[in-house]
Amino acid sequence: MRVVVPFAATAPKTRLSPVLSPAERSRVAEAMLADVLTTLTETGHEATILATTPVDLEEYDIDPDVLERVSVAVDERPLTEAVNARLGTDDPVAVVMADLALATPAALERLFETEADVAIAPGRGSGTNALVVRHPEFRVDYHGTSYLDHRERAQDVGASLETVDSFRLATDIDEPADLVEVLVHGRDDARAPAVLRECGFELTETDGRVTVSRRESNPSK
Ligand SMILES: Nc1nc2c(ncn2[C@@H]2O[C@H](COP(=O)(O)OP(=O)(O)OP(=O)(O)O)[C@@H](O)[C@H]2O)c(=O)[nH]1
Ligand SMILES: C[C@H](OP(=O)(O)O)C(=O)O
Repeated sequence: MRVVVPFAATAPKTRLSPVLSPAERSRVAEAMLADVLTTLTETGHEATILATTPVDLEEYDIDPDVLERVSVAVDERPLTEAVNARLGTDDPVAVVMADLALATPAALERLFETEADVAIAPGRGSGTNALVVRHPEFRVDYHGTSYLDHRERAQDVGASLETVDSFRLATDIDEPADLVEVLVHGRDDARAPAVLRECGFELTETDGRVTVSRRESNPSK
């Protein structure tokens, strides 16, 4: 199965700007991308990064064995148009977002092993964090309530639909509160938790609630 990983290479993760500088946001986004690519490789699939601008993967901290199984396609169009340009073939296509920092091979395999024409791993709040398209007429429409919109679109084109209920695939890293999930549930050998710790983030408990806090001095800022 072809796996496409959309990646906003320029000014990524703007919703993290309250807690991260532009350079740090790029570092975190690149670390999450590296983690997703490593995880995908562990499932035995090759991945194509669908990037907004050319990316030099040699500069990212990616294992050479993983790099061998990854290619880059540049498409400057907005997300929905860029992804739709990869659909419409008879071959199944999976689209896995680059900010799924908690993804594991088992979670992705569960999505890839579905048989429905369209299988969706929704995000919290009705995003579409990962999906598999096996129907030539199905097209995506990202942002907003894209999970609900994609269900409707599947019905419109007569495609069967399966929803994959997965905590690890439902957790995309968009907002400062999501950083808790990376520190708590990130895989031991993952890059993203390490980068956050290098930036000075740590788990804190306030009134019984777990959040992240940042140490005052952080040389990378
Ligand atoms: N190819 C491509 N990928 C995109 C684009 N916008 C977002 N992405 C990727 O799509 C996935 C989901 O992105 P979002 O969380 O909606 O957006 P983001 O740019 O990462 O973050 P925000 O700036 O905070 O919205 C991530 O893997 C992004 O890197 C785009 O215009 N083109
Ligand atoms: C791409 C978009 O991601 P979000 O903005 O919900 O993170 C979506 O899932 O439709």
